[in-house]
Amino acid sequence: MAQTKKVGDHCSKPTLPLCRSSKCVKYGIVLDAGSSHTNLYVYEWPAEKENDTGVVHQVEVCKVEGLGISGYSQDTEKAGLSLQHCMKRAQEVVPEQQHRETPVYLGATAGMRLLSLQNRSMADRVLSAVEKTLRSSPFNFQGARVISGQEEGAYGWITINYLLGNFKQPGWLNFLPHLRSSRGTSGALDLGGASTQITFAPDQELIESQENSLHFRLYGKNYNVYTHSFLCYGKDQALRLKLATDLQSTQNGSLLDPCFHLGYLRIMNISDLYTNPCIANGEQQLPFTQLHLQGNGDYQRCRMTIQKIFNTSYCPYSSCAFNGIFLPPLQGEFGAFSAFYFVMNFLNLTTEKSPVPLDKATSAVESFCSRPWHEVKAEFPKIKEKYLSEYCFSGTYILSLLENGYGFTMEKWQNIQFLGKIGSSDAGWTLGYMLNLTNMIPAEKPPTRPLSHASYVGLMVFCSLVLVAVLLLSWLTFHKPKCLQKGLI
Ligand SMILES: Nc1ccn([C@@H]2O[C@H](COP(=O)(O)OP(=O)(O)OP(=O)(O)O)[C@@H](O)[C@H]2O)c(=O)n1
Ligand SMILES: [Ca+2]
Repeated sequence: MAQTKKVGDHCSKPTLPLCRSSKCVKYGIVLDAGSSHTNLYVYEWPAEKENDTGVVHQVEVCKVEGLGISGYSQDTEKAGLSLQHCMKRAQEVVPEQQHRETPVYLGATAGMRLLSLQNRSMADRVLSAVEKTLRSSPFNFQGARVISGQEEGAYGWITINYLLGNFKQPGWLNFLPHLRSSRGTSGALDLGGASTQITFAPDQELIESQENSLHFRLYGKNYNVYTHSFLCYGKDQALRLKLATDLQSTQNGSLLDPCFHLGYLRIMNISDLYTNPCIANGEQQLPFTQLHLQGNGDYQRCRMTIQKIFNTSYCPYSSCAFNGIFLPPLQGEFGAFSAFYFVMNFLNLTTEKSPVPLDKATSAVESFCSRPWHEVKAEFPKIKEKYLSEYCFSGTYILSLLENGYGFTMEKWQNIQFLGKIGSSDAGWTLGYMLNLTNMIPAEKPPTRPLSHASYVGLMVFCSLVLVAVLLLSWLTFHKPKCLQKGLI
């Protein structure tokens, strides 16, 4: 990718040999090894247009059964085995004659970032196990690695702006979808299980902290982009943070939790709550080993308990999100995807047309939280209990994060669009990652062919016909054959 600050230098050489199939289509595979699960994506694009924008699209997504790869730290072989089913699926999707030239990449996100912080050698063993499976496939294995939060934010931003056509040159702008800022790009909001990213092009030129600043040159244009990844503020880890905070004020391990529905019960081992670096110590001081959680479905109180996990008491910059992290004033439109979309879509808050206003979204979450668990369970029998039981917490967390964490006011909220897919492709970091590693986004605008070959031939034929017609007419005018002259008979 053309950028003065390279976000990923791993395997960045062009890897794709010339396409040999009759259709001249190329393929690329990316595995998104998230904290909660792994997805495999197959992308396709016409070989002769690979430097155009918006031509790469997703043709397959395969959801890996079981845990995210970091969940296999005690049984690392299983991390590799779990991927086999989706790798077979990819072999069916990509034509056999192109298997060897199709690159496959695996990027692991916050679950593996946390495991690396906790136990580096365990994380390396998990990566070796997945690498073994990927190497044994017929595809062109290009690496399995843990990507940084900064890369995750940057590639998510590139993906959505590429898919929305925002990197296209003026002249094409009339055809762009409405989700586009005045500066020509859309911000990206990604909520995972273990981390969350915010990335956008701010109005101000200066980004006050270096680690939040990216510079890209894409298709002949410069972009200064702000990004931050909040590790531990994905929705699963945020819930753990909240529970650990609430536990400090219980005496016996019983917790009346307003973020769960009335009648909902959950028993958790305290040791499971304290298994990663998000929740620093504290466990030793607790005189009980289990947490008995009992829901009482109260949105307002839930919001207050969530608020405690955002520290807004200090800010070493002109403005901050929370925990002393720099955040410039929000600018333009935003696309919110991953769990932002899953949760808001469940709550019917993702209309295609105009966004649901903030006060309406708040009322919807409030009324969902107030419903008793038995009623919710009866209405959605097909939804996984883990997801269903947490939608009240998740909806409230999303509102807190966006409103209090990032400062989306009633007005700015209208600029957020919750998106699952753009065209046939899922919104997420994987497409941007592949575009970068296959050098498919040029720094300079590729020389534009004024016309395609077919249009050129067509135009030539048309001009020739016009010329012949003009010549014929002139000849008829000046040399009328005798048979056409008046008064011959
Ligand atoms: N239909 C769905 C699917 C997922 N989830 C939740 O969404 C979160 C996971 O979102 P995802 O974007 O898949 O996260 P990961 O990629 O696994 O995590 P990370 O990016 O932090 O590594 C999980 O808490 C999961 O329970 C949900 O509520 N409803
Ligand atoms: Ca993710």
